[in-house]
Amino acid sequence: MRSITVGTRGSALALAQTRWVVARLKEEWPETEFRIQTILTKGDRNRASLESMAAQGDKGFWVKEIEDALLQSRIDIAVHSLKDLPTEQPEGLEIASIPQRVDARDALVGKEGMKKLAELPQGARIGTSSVRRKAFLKAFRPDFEVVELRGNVDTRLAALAGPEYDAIILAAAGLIRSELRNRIDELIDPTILLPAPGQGALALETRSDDDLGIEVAYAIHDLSTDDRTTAEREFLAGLGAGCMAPVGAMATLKSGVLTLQGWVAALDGSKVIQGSTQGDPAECADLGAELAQDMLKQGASALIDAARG
Ligand SMILES: NCc1[nH]cc(CCC(=O)O)c1CC(=O)O
Repeated sequence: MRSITVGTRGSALALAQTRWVVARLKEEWPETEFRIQTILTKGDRNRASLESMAAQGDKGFWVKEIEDALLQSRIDIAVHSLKDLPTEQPEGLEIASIPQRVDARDALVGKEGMKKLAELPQGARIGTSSVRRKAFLKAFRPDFEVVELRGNVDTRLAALAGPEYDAIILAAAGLIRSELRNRIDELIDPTILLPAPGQGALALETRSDDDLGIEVAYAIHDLSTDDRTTAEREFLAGLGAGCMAPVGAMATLKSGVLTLQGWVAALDGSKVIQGSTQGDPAECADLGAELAQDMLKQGASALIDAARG
């Protein structure tokens, strides 16, 4: 067996999730040698310009350099957070495998006495830089003050020690994968804050013509996670939106029925359009696309265009 090079961003979270992937791959392919290679992306290099890049429709700032490395065969499998991956794959690459999702929900980490979202005092200051979290938080409690908070998981947790924030919100999966589960004060109910499409799931990307790489990656594919996140991401794609839009989506799978929730909000939370649909998980892509069409008819495009600025 040839050796397989697994590429990832170099943040602590990206490395933690890649080590998890490699450990899982190693269980399935004990004879194969796996190496981890870290790659600097535009998003790592210049976090400050993230917003302007998003405004210009540049969707791939966490993945472009990693995909270049794949195309040039410097790496064989790329590990991404699925929610950072644009909904269209570049020519020559494919998502070979979606491993089991950890937890899709957002998590609250608060100061003493600030441990539950619904019980935060009037005017509480909440740290996040996500337009989705901001919009849904303002819709839930217009009195909240949402304060800009950027950086990787460690930076954000450290910022909570300062005076600017009463509580911060992060993806639960990021904390869990970084072995910081004990920092989670509340897993926020998706009826309050609907997660981002694909949140909590990973994607293993390969070259489309690399049969061996695809086979290796596919060994840790999880069909249920694939169906749920496909519905969520087709919803996002159907809206013509990317990961920087005020859009939430979460699918669940129970007794063979897939239920998809989708929300689109005004940036200031003054309006939230909510929808849901149910059906056969085999139709997951169509369910997502249909819900998007439904919600566009209800005015979702005006909200998405407004958020684009
Ligand atoms: N946009 C950054 C990002 N991309 C993936 C995760 C968390 C892990 C995941 O959702 O799988 C995070 C951090 C966060 O949202 O708190």
